[in-house]
Amino acid sequence: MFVFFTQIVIAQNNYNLGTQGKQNVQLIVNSDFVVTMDEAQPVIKNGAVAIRDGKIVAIDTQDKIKASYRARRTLPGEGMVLMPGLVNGHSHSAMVLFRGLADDLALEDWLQNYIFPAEGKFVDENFVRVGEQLACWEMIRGGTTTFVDMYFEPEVAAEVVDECGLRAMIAPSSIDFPSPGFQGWDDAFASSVNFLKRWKGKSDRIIPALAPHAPYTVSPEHLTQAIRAARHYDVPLTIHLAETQTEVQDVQQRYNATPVQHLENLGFLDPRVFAAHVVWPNESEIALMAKRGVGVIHNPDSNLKLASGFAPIPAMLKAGIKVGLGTDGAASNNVLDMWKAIRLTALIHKGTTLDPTAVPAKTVLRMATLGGAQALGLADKIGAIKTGFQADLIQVHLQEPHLLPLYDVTSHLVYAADAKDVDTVIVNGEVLMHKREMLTVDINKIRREVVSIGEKIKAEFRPSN
Ligand SMILES: CSC[C@H]1O[C@@H](n2cnc3c(O)ncnc32)[C@H](O)[C@@H]1O
Ligand SMILES: [Zn+2]
Repeated sequence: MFVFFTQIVIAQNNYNLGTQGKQNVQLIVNSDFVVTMDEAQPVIKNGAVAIRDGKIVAIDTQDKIKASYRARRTLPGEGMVLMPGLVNGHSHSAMVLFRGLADDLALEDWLQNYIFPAEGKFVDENFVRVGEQLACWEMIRGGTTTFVDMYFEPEVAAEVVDECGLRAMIAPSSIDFPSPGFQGWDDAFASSVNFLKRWKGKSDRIIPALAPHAPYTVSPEHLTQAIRAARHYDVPLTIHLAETQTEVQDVQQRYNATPVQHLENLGFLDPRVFAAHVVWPNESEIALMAKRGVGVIHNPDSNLKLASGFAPIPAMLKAGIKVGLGTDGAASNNVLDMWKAIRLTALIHKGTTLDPTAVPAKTVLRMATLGGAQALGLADKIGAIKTGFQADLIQVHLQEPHLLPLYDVTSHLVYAADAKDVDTVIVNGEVLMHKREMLTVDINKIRREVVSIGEKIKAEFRPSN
């Protein structure tokens, strides 16, 4: 039996060995710099990554990779930095179709008087299909390789994500009042549970999760039902939390507790939970989230635009909370551009604390990659360039004037680069964009369909324009 097993292993290794003793791999990606997010070897100059079966099999200098591996395809890397793909930890992807529909409003006014009515009127399968396609196009362009999608019509969203090749945590939304396709909590939640039963363990690119909307729109009984289901099915759960001062006052009045404490009182907080925003936690709530292992996704663009405030990110990081970055939906941002979130994160906390060392560049880049992966519970697979991790990688081109000269790669990635500098995007070892050419989405078709839906929304929702 042992001999038989050994023969199989030797046969497999021989299969991977090409001529000259080199191992066959699917792809080698070279770059002037490889920024790994791995403490053991943070940045490799003239580095390369070898990929087989969608996973990283080796990271080393280009010379060493070339000496040991033979690839079906090799991507050159002159003038490039290779890094893990960006993890957008909070979005409502199909809301790209509401981009610019309602600006310069506070969250409550924006949601109650504009967004919820617009969703009631326009969100259906076709809306989500076209919106999701547009969002995936935009995210690939900007180097996002994994995103959390907290929205409606999750089957349609999953189909689109599957087609375009991205990785997504799809978290169908459940709320206590009528929402697109549902009369209230019971049918929305039942449908969310059905979605995760269908998708759990089915694909390594589509990860199902639960998403009760927020403590001010979901009753304590329903929040308890949601966390119990998340534990039962062993899936992540995401929620909007402590986003505005109005929410804090509202939850305090209704439940005699601040939002994070309210969830603690319900036995809700644990490491599978990650919360979006968390702009207004008090000191003891920060300690509580750290103790319970709750992740936080910081959405600086949306928090500024909706005048929600500045999340106390330096204090959260100091407490040891897993913090990632997100864009939120494009109706409150108005772009799904992680580079803008990176830059804002690196700037605003210095301004609010009057401390230039608050949230340094390296910390921000980590938040946009490995930190996000940790918050989502995926840090054993994505977020870093490490052997055995999924090959979710981006090449950023460092030759444009705003990136010259070059002293420090991390500095440029955080303070100077933007979405247009992303040259190549790879997910699971598959190339989705190369030299900025989109390879998995039909951009002309999407553009036509978006314009057509936009005309309809404009005519019905903003007829005076
Ligand atoms: C349950 S998630 C889907 C639901 O959330 C709405 N939404 C979008 N952005 C925000 C935000 O910043 N805070 C609260 N709710 C938000 C979205 O429009 C969907 O109705
Ligand atoms: Zn949101």
